[in-house]
Amino acid sequence: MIRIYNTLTQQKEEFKSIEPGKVRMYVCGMTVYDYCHLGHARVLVAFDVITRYLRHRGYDVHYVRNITDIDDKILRRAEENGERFTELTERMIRAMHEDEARLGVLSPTEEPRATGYIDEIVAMIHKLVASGHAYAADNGDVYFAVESFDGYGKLSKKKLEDLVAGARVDVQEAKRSPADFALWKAADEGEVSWPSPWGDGRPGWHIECSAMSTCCLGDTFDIHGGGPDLLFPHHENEIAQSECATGHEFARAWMHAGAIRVNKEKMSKSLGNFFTIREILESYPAEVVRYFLVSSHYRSQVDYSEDNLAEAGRTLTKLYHALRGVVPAKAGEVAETEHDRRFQEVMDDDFNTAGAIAVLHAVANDINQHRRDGQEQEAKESAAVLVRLGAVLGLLQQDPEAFFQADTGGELSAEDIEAMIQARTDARLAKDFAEADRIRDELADKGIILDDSRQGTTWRKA
Ligand SMILES: Nc1ncnc2c1ncn2[C@@H]1O[C@H](COP(=O)(O)OP(=O)(O)OP(=O)(O)O)[C@@H](O)[C@H]1O
Ligand SMILES: [Zn+2]
Repeated sequence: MIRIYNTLTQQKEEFKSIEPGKVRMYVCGMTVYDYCHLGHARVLVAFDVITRYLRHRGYDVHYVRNITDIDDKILRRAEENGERFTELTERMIRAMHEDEARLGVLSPTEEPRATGYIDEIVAMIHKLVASGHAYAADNGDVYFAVESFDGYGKLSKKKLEDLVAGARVDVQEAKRSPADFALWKAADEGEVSWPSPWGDGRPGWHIECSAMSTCCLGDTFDIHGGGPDLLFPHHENEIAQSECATGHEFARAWMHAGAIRVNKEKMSKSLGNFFTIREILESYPAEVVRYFLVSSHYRSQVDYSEDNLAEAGRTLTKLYHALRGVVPAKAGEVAETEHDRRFQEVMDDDFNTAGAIAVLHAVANDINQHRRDGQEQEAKESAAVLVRLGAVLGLLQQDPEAFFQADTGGELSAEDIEAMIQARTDARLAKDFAEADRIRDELADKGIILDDSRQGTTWRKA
């Protein structure tokens, strides 16, 4: 039985999919005007692991993650760059897909883009206006009337009175109540826009997600997820729009990932304290970054620091060390173990990946013990368990040698290193031990460590 912490009820609940064996999940994706940073990677990787685990538990998962490809920030940035907004968004979408692929994030089942759903968005707004939940202002904006929905605040536990009292009234806006929010924004002359019954304009951000999720997954679906700061107002507004438009419950379970922080502050573009995924991947192997993200529970806050990433590198290295030089037994030949059961137990408990990583280390310890005891077959079987559990987290799927030799960013290529090792082997055969040691030291100076064994010499980064 899988239990999921539901932000809506503020407790862990037994997960029962609406349709047996099927999970329909929607996650709010990126607004594509810049490169993704590590905070974005957190959300991408968290829901990737959740999808992988649900599939591992036999569910057919329909995972939808949208792309917000029209928005004021996008238009402003495109204008600054002197390019069409679609050029900017296409480039950023490509970059995001590259980053994701490097981090081992599987593609969602569907990736709808807001600009591809304008008709559906307009239709939903039309329904809301017709049923009195929204109104068109004289300036061509359309607003959602927050007071028309009794359930407003149920996700964020905010009280409507407080929101109304607290909201600042902007004289520019034609809202009836300060807590109302825009569904459609009238465009000025010459701005990017689409036609609508209320005049040319653009959709608001919240309605995009309501329209796309409902179109792809139906009125009611199993899981709605997103980053930490989307709970309010974005998700609260999505619930209001969707439940008023369809008359049905929107999402059953709401899941929110925790923030990546830098010096105790949320990593964000506006604070300027962010590191893009591609920047980080210049210094760290992608699997180390993924391991860093997966080794904390998805709801916890994670502090980004060089030390913490280096530590992730060291602990992942331990797992690969256990696998090194062992050919795993064929998966089908290895029965379920106590480790498999423990892994499932912790992952069933709200996707506790920190606990799951601890299980991987326990399996690695077994491999090491079997090797010390000369139990080759047992070592191979444990290695198979480690690789198959790793796969569920999207880890440990590389050949260990490839992991140890991952691009160092240093001056030596793998070919150079292999050539130097060959020269050292030749020197040793010729009993020129001084030369052999010199080559070894030269490699060590460049951060390459050699390991000699009966099978020959292998190398790894220091
Ligand atoms: N530091 C972070 N940790 C975890 N998730 C994050 C972090 N920053 C952003 N996200 C998530 O990434 C998605 C996109 O966020 P957004 O584009 O607003 O990024 P941002 O850097 O916070 O930008 P801004 O500072 O302009 O708000 C959202 O789901 C958001 O919750
Ligand atoms: Zn959304």
